[in-house]
Amino acid sequence: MNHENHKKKRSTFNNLMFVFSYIWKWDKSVFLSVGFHSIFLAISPFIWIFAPKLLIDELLGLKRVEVMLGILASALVISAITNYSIAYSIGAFRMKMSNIRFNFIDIINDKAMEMDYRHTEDPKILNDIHLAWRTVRNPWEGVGGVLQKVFTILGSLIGFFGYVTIIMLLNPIILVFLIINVCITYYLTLRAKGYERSKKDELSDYERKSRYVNMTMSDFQFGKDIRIYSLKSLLSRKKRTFDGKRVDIAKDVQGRYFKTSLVDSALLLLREGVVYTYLVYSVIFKGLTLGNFTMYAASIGSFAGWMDTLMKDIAFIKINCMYINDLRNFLDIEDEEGSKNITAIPKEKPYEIEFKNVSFKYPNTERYIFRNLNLKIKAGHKLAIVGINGAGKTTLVKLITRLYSPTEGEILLNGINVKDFDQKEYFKIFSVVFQEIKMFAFNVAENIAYSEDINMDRLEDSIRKAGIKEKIDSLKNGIKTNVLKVLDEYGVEFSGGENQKLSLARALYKDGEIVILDEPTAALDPIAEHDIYKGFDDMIENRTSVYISHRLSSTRFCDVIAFFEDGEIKEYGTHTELMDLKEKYAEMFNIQAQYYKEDQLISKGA
Ligand SMILES: Nc1ncnc2c1ncn2[C@@H]1O[C@H](COP(=O)(O)OP(=O)(O)OP(=O)(O)O)[C@@H](O)[C@H]1O
Repeated sequence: MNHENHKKKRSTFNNLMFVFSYIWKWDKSVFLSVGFHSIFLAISPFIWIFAPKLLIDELLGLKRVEVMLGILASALVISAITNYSIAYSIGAFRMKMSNIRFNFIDIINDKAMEMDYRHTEDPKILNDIHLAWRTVRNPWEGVGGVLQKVFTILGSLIGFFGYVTIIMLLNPIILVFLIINVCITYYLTLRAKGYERSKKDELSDYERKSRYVNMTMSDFQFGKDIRIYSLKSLLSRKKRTFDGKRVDIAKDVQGRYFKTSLVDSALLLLREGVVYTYLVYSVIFKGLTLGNFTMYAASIGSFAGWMDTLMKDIAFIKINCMYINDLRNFLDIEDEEGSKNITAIPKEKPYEIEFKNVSFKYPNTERYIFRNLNLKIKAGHKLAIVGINGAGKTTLVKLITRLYSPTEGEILLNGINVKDFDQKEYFKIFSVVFQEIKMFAFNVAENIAYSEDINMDRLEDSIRKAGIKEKIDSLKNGIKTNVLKVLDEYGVEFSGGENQKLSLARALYKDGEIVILDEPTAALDPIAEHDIYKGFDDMIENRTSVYISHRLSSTRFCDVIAFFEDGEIKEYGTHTELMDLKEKYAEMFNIQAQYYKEDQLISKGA
């Protein structure tokens, strides 16, 4: 299913309701802050509209000092209380807002970690994640931005009725003129913001690329290559290109805003000109008092400015609700539909796995990696999968573990289609060592147990069986030693082989019913490899296991070997059977054996 075609566009109201419903669930007091803030925000501008009028009227009339002082003192006190309350409610709101943003971040992270694995390799979805992040990455945009504006708009709306009443008293035509003037500004702002948004996909693409290069530049893992292969200039060039594109887009967008603000200024000039001319005319010819002149001038100035801000705020909400729409589209990314009748994972062990007429191609690609593949891994059997690079060995693992689903055909576990199992339950039955080993910046124990609640006996046992006990014992803090230096300057960097042993320990600790090892010994020295094979039966007991290796000598202890080529099983049988066949497997085996013998001769100095 193409996610792009299923992206929904929702109304601003709908998106606002989405955000509000979450806030209501998480923290109802936010609404209280909004209400509190709105009232004081509505009151505040009127203090300095009425106070000057009253003062001028008194000055031009009875000139009572005590009354004037009273007016001034009241205005100052009310103003101070209002300003403090506004500042206080803004502060309280920001604190609450941080929590709300963190909650939304949790939702995005959960989705990113739980969605189908196939999405994580899809650049379009990666872009969607980036867009979703934009909705929550800072307090002034997306969810935070919308809330803050809604927060201020409510206060402004209450004030609206005050302004309208005052200006109506002066002249309703002036009111209509002001509203039309501001609406034009609003329309232009909306267009400029709309243009900015139309560029967001392009911008987000360059931002993602630039961020990737940026992170690569300072990523310790790439440090060796960057230095030895002089990657600095290539990376810098790439970064400059991506940033250049970002700047071009920003300039283009800014150009639009610049034009808008030019028209804006012209409209402002027109507005002020017309209004002041009318007010002066009213004083001269219609007997408008100076007190009222001041009040109307202040009201109109504030009203126009206020309406201008209000319109811009509404435009802001509209645009940022589109970002919220992006967030929702990301959350709506559909995972594969599970079976309607979820079946419990069978109790009978060990498990048998069967591929029935399985064809597979990766999403958004045309080439089939497998066509009508039939393969049975008998219960308790050790299957070795061998084949040249790109033959589809790792893809087979991804299919068995249900990280991907077959394009056609089915995969059965003890005769049941694996789609019928709950995905999370199904993942639990596997202990897998993947080809590319990832260590986390956690301590050793957490890196093996993947949990903070650790069974120490099982941990010790796994460490011993994986052959990494001596190394861990030699560390000052043992299993509590932090791995990697990203978060701890005294963190330990393990060698490739040690990492491989740690990931074996991980698989052993998980104690999955099906064990899959994708090139588990590629980085091991021959002694470690020998020890691991020797202890292999003990390690995996009678579990069904799949073993992928390029070292054909290491596949001999398996019950059966499948030789893959061009997405097909070309040869299948025991080591002896395949050697007797004298085909590709035997050829590859002999070539490797020959190198090995030559190696031995060289090392013996022959
Ligand atoms: N996520 C992906 N999207 C598209 N094609 C992919 C993806 N992953 C792998 N492929 C392609 O599928 C084919 C099989 O890859 P796979 O990793 O299964 O091979 P392999 O036999 O494990 O290779 P190796 O021995 O090098 O590990 C390759 O041609 C590869 O380019």
